[in-house]
Amino acid sequence: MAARITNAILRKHTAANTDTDMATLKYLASLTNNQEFLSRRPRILIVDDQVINIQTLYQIFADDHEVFMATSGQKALEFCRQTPPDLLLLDVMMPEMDGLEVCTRLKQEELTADIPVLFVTAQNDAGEESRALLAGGMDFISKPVNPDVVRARVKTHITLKLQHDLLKKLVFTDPLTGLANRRSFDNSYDKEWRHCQRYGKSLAILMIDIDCFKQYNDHYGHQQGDVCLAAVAACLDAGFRRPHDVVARYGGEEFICLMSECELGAAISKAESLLEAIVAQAIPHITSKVGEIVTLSIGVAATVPGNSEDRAALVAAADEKLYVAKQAGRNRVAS
Ligand SMILES: Nc1nc2c(ncn2[C@@H]2O[C@H](COP(=O)(O)OP(=O)(O)OP(=O)(O)O)[C@@H](O)[C@H]2O)c(=O)[nH]1
Repeated sequence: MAARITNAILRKHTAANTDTDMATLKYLASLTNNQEFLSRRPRILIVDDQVINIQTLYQIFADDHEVFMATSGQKALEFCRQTPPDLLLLDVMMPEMDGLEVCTRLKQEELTADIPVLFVTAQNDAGEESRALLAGGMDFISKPVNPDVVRARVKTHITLKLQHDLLKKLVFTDPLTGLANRRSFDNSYDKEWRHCQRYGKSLAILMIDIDCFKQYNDHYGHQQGDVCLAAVAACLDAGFRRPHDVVARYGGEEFICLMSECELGAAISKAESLLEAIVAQAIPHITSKVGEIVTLSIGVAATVPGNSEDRAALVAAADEKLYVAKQAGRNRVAS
């Protein structure tokens, strides 16, 4: 009886919270135009060496979640690195690599650190619970599982995870263009600088500015100016494929690209291909001093990172080269 009452209260409480949380999430998702969130079901990975335990949890979640399974810690790690789920239900006791080890490793890797881990265990001692939480687990669920309890806890943690993902996206994305914003660029720059410094590789920066954009706004209006900025951003973004390259909106009509492990020559070639790609778009700009279409000027600089003061100097060098490109008549690359 007590269990039934508890479960009824739990269901009601969860439903109320979830309605509010979902409304907030949908609002955030629409702000970030996050179609992926609006259209998909939450993804759960169940990790247990006993198939019967996986089946029990699968039946609880299969209706409204995408459920994946792994029968060992190693397989779970591989899955999470390839396609990070929204939540992990992780058995503690497994041969070879136990759940605590899996969780510790997930938390050490940037790609998987944010995945919430809920431990599911037959052990019921406080020592194990605290070890699980210290390893980075969010919650601790006892076997045999109570379907209502596990459903409620999973819902709460998935909601928090999705909120976290959406807020992160809002904080690091430029809303007009959908590109990385300056904050995001600064983080990536820091990371790639240290990476290239460690391995003695060259790092290149492209500073990009739309030519005569004041005249564009004056002639076509600010709103059309925004459309133009978004089109230029999409074209620049399409020019980069390597996972560690970053294209960001740096300021008003200025963009910055970070090319990790890239020599000056390759960065210049990339800049030239970006100029051509924008020209190929043939976005009308009849008041431009350059021609009757939108064009770019690009400053390029590269260095093998040394001490950390050089970090600002590399961006400044690309900016100076941008000025040279403007002075030389625009629609060109300077290095
Ligand atoms: N529509 C729109 N315009 C912006 C935005 N941010 C900055 N701008 C405009 O970009 C223009 C930049 O003008 P300037 O710095 O004079 O440069 P420019 O006209 O491109 O001239 P050059 O760089 O010398 O070719 C200004 O008119 C800004 O108002 C934005 O978010 N939307």
